[in-house]
Amino acid sequence: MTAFSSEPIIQLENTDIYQNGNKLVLADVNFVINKGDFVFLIGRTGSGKSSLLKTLYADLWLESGTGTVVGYQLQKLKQADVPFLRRKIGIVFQDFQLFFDRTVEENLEFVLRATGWTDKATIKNRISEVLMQVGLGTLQKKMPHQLSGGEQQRVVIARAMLNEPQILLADEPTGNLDPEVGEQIMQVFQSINTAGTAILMATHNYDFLKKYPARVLKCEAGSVSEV
Ligand SMILES: Nc1ncnc2c1ncn2[C@@H]1O[C@H](COP(=O)(O)OP(=O)(O)OP(=O)(O)O)[C@@H](O)[C@H]1O
Repeated sequence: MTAFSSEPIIQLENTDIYQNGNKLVLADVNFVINKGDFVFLIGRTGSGKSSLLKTLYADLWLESGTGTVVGYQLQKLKQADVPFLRRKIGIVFQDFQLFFDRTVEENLEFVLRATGWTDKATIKNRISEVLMQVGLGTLQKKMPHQLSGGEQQRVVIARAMLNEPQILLADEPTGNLDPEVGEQIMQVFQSINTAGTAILMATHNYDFLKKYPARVLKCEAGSVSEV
């Protein structure tokens, strides 16, 4: 193992997480996620899972303590840094929907162009690669409404992988899917993780915890602990 492989991708120390700048949701949060880790984030509704994830991608500002995410120090972060931080993490969230008036390919191309890609052939290749990675090799020309819920979620995962993130943050990525389809999505995350990308996944699905043993962080009573 090289020294680099144990380099933290996420490190929170004595971090307090607030909503609206004044509602303390989680106090004194401390954990590290290293390259290639798979970590489940569990806890009841309202326990702070989404608030924690939002802090990591700078949708909520870090107000106290220190946090490092893909090399950025959250306590020193400026608004102008946010897009660059987000380029290095992949986000799979309910509120990051696909554009329904664009094909799968156009949805993915939009993100690549917005993040500085210009060469048509390189863009085409990268889109093919990420769609293969999520098991959707042939759906480039489809509109999102022509896809099943599970297929749409795969496109969202493919989109999150476009810029080769060091970590994927996923908030209930199987929440709206049938159990069988949710299981397939879980397997997509597993294969992405095996290929080297760390995953932090909030879930209510305790079957996954049994079936896919991994680290578990639990939000409970205003704090986060490793289970
Ligand atoms: N925009 C907001 N403004 C104020 N308070 C909020 C806001 N969003 C969430 N909260 C509050 O922060 C706390 C944590 O909510 P959060 O959404 O992080 O929990 P969660 O564990 O992700 O829940 P769920 O499993 O339902 O998604 C709750 O008390 C919630 O009411």
